[in-house]
Amino acid sequence: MKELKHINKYFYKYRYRLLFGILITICSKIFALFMPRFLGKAITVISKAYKNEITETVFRELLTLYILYIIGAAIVTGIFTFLMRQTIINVSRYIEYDLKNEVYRQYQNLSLNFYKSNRTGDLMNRISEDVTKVRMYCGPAIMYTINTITLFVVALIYMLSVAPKLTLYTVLPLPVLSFIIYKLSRIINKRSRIVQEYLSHLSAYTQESFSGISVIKSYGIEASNYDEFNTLSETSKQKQIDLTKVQALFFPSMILLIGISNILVAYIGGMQYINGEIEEIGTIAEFLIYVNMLTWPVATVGWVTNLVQQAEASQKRINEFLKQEPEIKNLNATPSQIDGNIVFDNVTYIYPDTNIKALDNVSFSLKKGETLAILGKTGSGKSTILDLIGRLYDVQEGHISIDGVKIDQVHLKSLRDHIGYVPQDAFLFSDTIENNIKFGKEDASEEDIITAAKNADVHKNIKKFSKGYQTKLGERGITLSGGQKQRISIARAIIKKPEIMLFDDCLSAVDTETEEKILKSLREISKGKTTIIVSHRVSSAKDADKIIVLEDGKIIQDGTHETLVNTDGYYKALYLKQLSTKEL
Ligand SMILES: Nc1ncnc2c1ncn2[C@@H]1O[C@H](COP(=O)(O)OP(=O)(O)OP(=O)(O)O)[C@@H](O)[C@H]1O
Repeated sequence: MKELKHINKYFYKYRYRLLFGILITICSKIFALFMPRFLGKAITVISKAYKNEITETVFRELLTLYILYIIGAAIVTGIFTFLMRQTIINVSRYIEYDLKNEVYRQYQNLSLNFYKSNRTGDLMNRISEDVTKVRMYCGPAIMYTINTITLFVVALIYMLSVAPKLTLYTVLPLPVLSFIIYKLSRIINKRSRIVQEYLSHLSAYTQESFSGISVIKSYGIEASNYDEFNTLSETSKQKQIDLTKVQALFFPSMILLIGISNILVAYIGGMQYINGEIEEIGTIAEFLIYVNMLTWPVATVGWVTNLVQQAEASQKRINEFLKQEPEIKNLNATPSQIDGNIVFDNVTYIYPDTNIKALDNVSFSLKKGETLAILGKTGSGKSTILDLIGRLYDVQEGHISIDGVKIDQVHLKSLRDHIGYVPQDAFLFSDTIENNIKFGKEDASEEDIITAAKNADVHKNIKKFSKGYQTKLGERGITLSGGQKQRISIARAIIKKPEIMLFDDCLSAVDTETEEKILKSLREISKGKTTIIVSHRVSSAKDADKIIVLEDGKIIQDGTHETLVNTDGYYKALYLKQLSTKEL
């Protein structure tokens, strides 16, 4: 229960509802016990009337009275049961909601490296399945525990006072039942987990097949793809059947043990009535109902124990994430003014998960309004420079400063608010084009959106869609071409009018003519703004104030277009190669 202590703050938050729920549960169980009592009395009255011990008028009066009591008790119990679920189960839903929000908030705070070292499926599981298991502890487990305790205490006291010996025989099989249910639910849970794992394999496989359907079709591997699906599906079916087998044992075991209890009550109760140990015949009927009433709560002891164990394990997994400190911390509480002067001073960066030295003693400086182009072979560290400016990672050696202040001392939100970043892999959300562009600036006007789209040279394309800016993009913007996605991603970054603009090879999917147009508008927009363009093309770099060329994380060349085309090296070679391609 150590891990579940985390939930106590939520129990405290909803303490009044919870206490009310507990009170209601106790009341509902007390009223539920009236029914068998009056039923027993009704049967005794019938027996007395049969033996002519009471007159017919008294018999009718008493029977009507007991029937009315039974109906009344049933109605009141029904109302209390409804209220009990409305309070306790609702509290568990509130806690589930709060806990999901807490986990999601933590996910948002954790840095990129955290996402690199945890699988998406695992992250999703903790916020959905694990939270659901904890909810079962907060709601059903608590409700059934109170239920069982109340019912047992109230029923047992009464039963012992009426027929102590019969009570002992009646409850004798119940602990056995509880043990069997505990064992069965353990096996059920284990098998359910396996079924769940196979189902996630199956859905991950299906999802990937759908996403890569064009590759599957173009390679003509539909049949083998189907075979693989079939094998997975077959195993999943087998696991499901294994589960159903144990589940099928659940109710028969309960019915068997209830049956044994019923036989004991009928036999021992009957003997005691004949011996005169029990005064009223109705007591036997009453006890038969108690046995049935107590069976389910007793069965739940095993079930609830399992629920608590599972919730504990789930909360442990959740706590592992909640306890993680975000690597990137905001060390300055006051918002900073960002102008856009950037200095890299002997920066070295090694990715902790792969130990790859992505940057090795990189130094450069950029004044507000200047443009830097970064070129270099793939994997040379270009994107890492941009990630470090956005403080997605913190530098390990050397330092970066923004406007003369060390980057980790700059107010984090101010820094990111003033950066317009266009990633290499243009990610668009499943939303309208308008909302995808507005993502960078929630309060953008229609005019702002259109201007940004025009500057990114995508306005004309959007106008061609029948719904224009209201066109919904499918999963990852599937209805758009690679170049269109890149340009919408550019519009999203420039709409913010940020002080620092970072373009990570974001024109790779557009033709050189469009590239030229976009670069022209970017030159206009980026006047007075610090801009870094990562590219594999000389055409994107040639107008920059400064150019650096990276190789294995080191700067191997720097200068301007004019100086670099006149110096033998990577830049000149690339320039000549791209020039000849263009001429061809
Ligand atoms: N998140 C990461 N975790 C571990 N290693 C990484 C990570 N990102 C990049 N790397 C490694 O760091 C090196 C530099 O990567 P980076 O993405 O900065 O190169 P790049 O020059 O931008 O490449 P490209 O032109 O292909 O985009 C590469 O060797 C890459 O494998």
